[in-house]
Amino acid sequence: MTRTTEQPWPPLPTEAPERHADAPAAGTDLPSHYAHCFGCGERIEQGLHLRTTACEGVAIRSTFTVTAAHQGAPGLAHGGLLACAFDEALGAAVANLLRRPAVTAKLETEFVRPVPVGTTLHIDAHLDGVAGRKVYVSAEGRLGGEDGDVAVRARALFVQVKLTHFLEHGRPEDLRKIAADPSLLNRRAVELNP
Ligand SMILES: CCCCCCCCCC(=O)SCCNC(=O)CCNC(=O)[C@H](O)C(C)(C)COP(=O)(O)OP(=O)(O)OC[C@H]1O[C@@H](n2cnc3c(N)ncnc32)[C@H](O)[C@@H]1OP(=O)(O)O
Repeated sequence: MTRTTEQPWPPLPTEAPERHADAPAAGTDLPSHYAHCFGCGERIEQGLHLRTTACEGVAIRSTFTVTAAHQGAPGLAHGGLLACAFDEALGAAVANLLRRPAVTAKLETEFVRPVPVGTTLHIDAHLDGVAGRKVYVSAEGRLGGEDGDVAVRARALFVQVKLTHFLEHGRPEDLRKIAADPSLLNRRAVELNP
């Protein structure tokens, strides 16, 4: 069987990603970027509640604790929600380390081991290459601790976008809620006028 990790990555020539001068220092706990984000938002009771810390270089570390609300098979995490956790961690790496808004264009996941309810997945994500607006990023998730067995690997292409992307495509009522309560959004994560 050909595994995704056997394909060349990044799939095309890239430049080395450069950590933004104002990226959060290594060891900084990163706040949720949006209170209603399913991946990290504190106002979504059954969400994933990822917690992320900046690391040295172009890397971050996230943790995701699987609850009974995240099951697919009995007692095991749903693969789609694991993919969501990785989308969140990879996106946090791109946004916080480059400080530019970006969206997922492509996401590949490889599920290596089952992830039981009650376990914490430790996700290490790092930027792999940049080509124009395209950012290639990958991650692996270990069970139970930083040195645990790898359970999931993921890699993604993010495309940097202007802030107008969110204003043009976002649901107006949600944009109005943010306008009424700016604390819903963490405006420090990315540079607003790069
Ligand atoms: C602190 C913040 C933390 C944030 C964490 C958030 C985590 C969650 C992140 C998400 O889930 S974002 C939501 C899911 N993603 C989307 O809704 C994106 C939907 N897609 C789009 O809006 C557009 O397709 C996209 C912005 C990605 C690209 O459209 P554009 O018109 O801006 O660009 P274009 O189509 O010209 O593509 C730009 C480059 O990317 C390439 N590209 C785009 N999609 C691709 C794809 N799927 N595969 C390969 N290459 C792709 C494309 O070929 C091109 O390459 P070149 O520059 O070399 O010409």
